[in-house]
Amino acid sequence: MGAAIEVVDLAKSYGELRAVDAVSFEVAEGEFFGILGPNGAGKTTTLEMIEGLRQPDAGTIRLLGEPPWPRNPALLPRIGVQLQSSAFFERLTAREQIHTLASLYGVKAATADDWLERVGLVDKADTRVEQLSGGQAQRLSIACALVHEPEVVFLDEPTAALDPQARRNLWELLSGLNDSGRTVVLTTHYMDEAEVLCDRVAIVDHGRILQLDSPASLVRGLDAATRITVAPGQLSTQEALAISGVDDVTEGSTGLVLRTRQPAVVLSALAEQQHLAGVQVQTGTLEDVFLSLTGREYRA
Ligand SMILES: Nc1ncnc2c1ncn2[C@@H]1O[C@H](COP(=O)(O)OP(=O)(O)OP(=O)(O)O)[C@@H](O)[C@H]1O
Repeated sequence: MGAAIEVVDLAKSYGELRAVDAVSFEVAEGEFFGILGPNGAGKTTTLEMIEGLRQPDAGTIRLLGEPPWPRNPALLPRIGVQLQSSAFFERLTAREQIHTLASLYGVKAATADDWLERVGLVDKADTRVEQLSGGQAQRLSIACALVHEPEVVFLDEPTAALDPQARRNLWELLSGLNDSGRTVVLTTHYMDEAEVLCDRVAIVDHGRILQLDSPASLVRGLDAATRITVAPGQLSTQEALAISGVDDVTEGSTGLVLRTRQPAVVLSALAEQQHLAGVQVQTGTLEDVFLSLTGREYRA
């Protein structure tokens, strides 16, 4: 498969601030690609340059084989950009909003209605966009970005400001977006979101890519310890430390936390000692990767 997006040595400064600094990566056709980083890492600036909305200071970008800047009208029908909900046309209903976009792209009204259904907004079709909840507005904005069946879709923090349940509901919708071979590029603050949705993730901080790989490889490459939590009252700290393979032991809120790089060995010892009931096993996460790359805790 070819590359849907190729970015080489991309740079953008705002005055003295290097918002994006020597960034290079490729996104394959059909890939679900994540750009993950804390506030101000340069995610939006990178995305806007790829979309052709912002001029880079330096570097080259190819989007579906073409340069997106200067503004490239040939690319517009082939890409979908999720609008922030504040960019909706005012005082339209959800249905009017998506029908308006559909007609701009020459898409049939019935297709627009299908999209309302796919994002679960049929019963809100007659609600004005201002009166949608945060999650409903996000789903409408995603449907609007997809109504013309673009080959590449860009989502800038699609679950920002949603409560955990609404985020999870939206993940279900997002996870099927590239089933038909569509390329998806998403920026996010959330480690768990990148982990669940993305084939590969670029971890960015201060305008630079720190690491780029699949979530599983990032975690594996880190050699992070596995945390095994044993229910309270089962084991003393001394007994836990005596188990072969245990690196250290701390008291957590839900029990004794055993850190190990040999989880199988420790788990079989716990099984032998009849301490397996209620045990929780937690492997490394992207949070651990960020911590090891930057030396600081991840804070969105
Ligand atoms: N138009 C602008 N003028 C000046 N500085 C800007 C401008 N846009 C962004 N910046 C600065 O550039 C840096 C990168 O911003 P950017 O919005 O790309 O980051 P981000 O990773 O998307 O952050 P967030 O998650 O908060 O949206 C930030 O320090 C930001 O304050």
